[in-house]
Order: sequence, then structure tokens, then C-alpha cells
Amino acid sequence: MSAFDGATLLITGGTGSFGNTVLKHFLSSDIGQIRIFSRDEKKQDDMRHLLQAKYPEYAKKVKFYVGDVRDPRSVADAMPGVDYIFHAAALKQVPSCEFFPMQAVKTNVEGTDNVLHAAIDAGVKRVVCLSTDKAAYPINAMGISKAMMEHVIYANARVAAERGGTVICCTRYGNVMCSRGSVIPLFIDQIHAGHPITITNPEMTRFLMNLDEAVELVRFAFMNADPGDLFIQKADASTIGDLALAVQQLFGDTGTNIIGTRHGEKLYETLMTREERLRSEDMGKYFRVAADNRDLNYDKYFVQGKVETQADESYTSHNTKRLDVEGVVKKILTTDYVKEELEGIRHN
Ligand SMILES: O=c1ccn([C@@H]2O[C@H](COP(=O)(O)OP(=O)(O)O[C@H]3O[C@H](CO)[C@@H](O)[C@H](O)[C@H]3O)[C@@H](O)[C@H]2O)c(=O)[nH]1
Repeated sequence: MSAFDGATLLITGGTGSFGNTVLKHFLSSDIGQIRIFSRDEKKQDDMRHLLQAKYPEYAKKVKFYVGDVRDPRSVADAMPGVDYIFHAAALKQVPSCEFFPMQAVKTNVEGTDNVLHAAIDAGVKRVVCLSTDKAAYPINAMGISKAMMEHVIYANARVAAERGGTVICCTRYGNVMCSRGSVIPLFIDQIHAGHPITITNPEMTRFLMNLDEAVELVRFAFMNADPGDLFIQKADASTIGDLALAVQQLFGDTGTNIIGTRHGEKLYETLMTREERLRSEDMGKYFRVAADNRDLNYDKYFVQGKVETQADESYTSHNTKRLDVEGVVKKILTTDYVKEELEGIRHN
């Protein structure tokens, strides 16, 4: 019997790539009910039909809630009876958050606070929140809003733990290959259209994960979290130049066009800062960064606190294991999206 036996799981942002992968992993398990909470009734309707067509025997387990994490009432209405939450709702496109930063604040910061308050009030047992590497040493509005979100998570985790209630934790991961709006689907579309692919900077590096790994990370955090923990998956990385070559090797070469770095982009991403490394525990495939559980009485830490030297280096997409083109080909072939594109399913 698993922890999910007969349990009710709420997924915020549940119609996205992450929510769909969670369904794939959990639907046939002993889980009692999965609640999909999201804004877009059309996406919910599409998901409902797909479920009925593909998994008619399990479709009844999935319930749909139209709402917005910005609207506390709609969040609270989805809570009664929920045991666990995977909080994935977010604004996550770097360029759009750069132009509309307050929208990122409303969804990523205030929305998360709404979800956590509602969870604590409703006696939810565990909440796993999803963050991004762009929250570590953030330089763009999306990353800054996610960094602030992480601090909202830690503050709520502390309060909930003091009351002996909801266990709240966080996961942080790198680029999820083939998620909606990301670069691999864009390259494939450009090649299908016979256009050159647009490369920002071939020297840029990004951590590469697939959706199954993202769900595994969340499941690991769920099973192992103490209040306020941050979990990070160790991941390989590649340069964008090699990623482009790998996509061209699979789909054809229609030429390349260097377009330059976009608003708010970094040359490389950081999954774990130097400072977090000091508090981290190596768990094999994952790092756990324990919460900073000092209270507000700082005097004793300044007077009695230990002086710690900073760990030498953060954990970045420049210093993690670098895949070569063949390695990237293998990695991107682990995604359903690329496999289906190669079989021509999406374009015929
Ligand atoms: O036309 C393009 C578009 C992008 N890139 C590059 O491809 C990489 C990946 O870009 P993209 O897939 O747009 O992802 P990011 O901007 O890195 O952000 C993604 O990865 C984050 C985690 O790091 C998630 O939070 C975001 O939602 C997701 O969009 C970056 O180096 C881009 O510079 C190109 O070379 N050409």
C-alpha cells in the first residue's frame, strides 16, 4: 500500500505538461481521486475527453475545478477532502514575465501564498511546490518572482510546522524538455516549415530534464520532505549549439540563424547556490537543502553562531556533466513529444 492509497491529490496548474505527466504516473495507481485545478475550461475539457478516450476505466477518478490561484475563494473551494497538493500553477515564460512582471507577482507569489494558506486551513497533509533554476541568483522577473515564491513557501512551511500541521516543501528543476513553449518544439516546427532554426547563443548551457524526471523529483520530495526542505535533482546539461545539432540530426538541417540573447536570459543556470550548498545533503540522485530554521531572534546567531566558509561553487549548467551531441540525441529521445514527432503522429 502506498501513501497515495485512497488519497485525494490536488494539482494546481493541472492541465499543463506536468499535470498530464502526473496523471500518466498516478492514474492506474491506488490513488483515490485527482483534482485538476486550473483557469482554462477549454484545456480542462480537452483533457476530460482525452481521458475518456484513452483511460475510460480511470476517468472517473479525475475531477476538474475551474479557478485561479490568484482567487483565494476558488482555491479554498477546491480544498475540502484534499490530502496532498502538487502546486504547479505558475507564469513561467521568461520574456512575457519580463514585460508583465506584476502578473508574475500575482500568480507566482500571491497565488502560492493563497494555495498554502488554504492548504493549512483545510488540514492538507503535504504540499510539494514546483520552482525553477531561474529562481537561484535570479536576474529576470520570472526568476525573481519564483525566488520570492520560494521564500513564501519557507515562511508558510515554518508556520505550519510550528502548528504540527501541513508539511510544505519545494522542488527546483531545470529546463523541462518539450514543455509547452520551449525551444525543442520550436526548433522542430521551424524545421518542419523549412525555416532555419533560431539560436540565441550557441554557448549558452541549460540543464536538461524530461517530464518523467520532473514527476519523479516531486514524488521523491513528497516521500522524503521535512518542513521547508528544497529538493534538487542532479541533471546533465548541454550547450544550445549542441542541442540544435541534436535536433537537426533527428529532423533535418534547414540552416541556422543566430538571433542573440533574449530579454532576461542567462548564459548558464544555477540549480543550487553556493550558500544552499552549505546546507545541502547529497542523497544520490538528489540534493536536499534543509530549511533555515532559525527564529527571528538573530542575536544569538550573531553572537554565538558558527562562522561558515562558503562552499566553493554553486551547482550550475556550466559545471555539471556536459552531454555531447550524441548524448543530447539520446536524452531528447526519452521524451514522448520527440518520439511522436518522429513517428509523424502530430503532423499527419
Ligand atoms: O528561438 C530560440 C529560443 C530559445 N533558445 C534558447 O534555448 C534555451 C532554452 O530556451 P526555452 O526553452 O525558451 O527555455 P528557458 O527560457 O530557458 O526557460 C524554460 O526553462 C525554465 C526552467 O529553467 C522554465 O521555468 C521555463 O518555463 C522554460 O520556458 C535558452 O538558452 C534559449 O536562449 C534558442 O536558442 N532559440
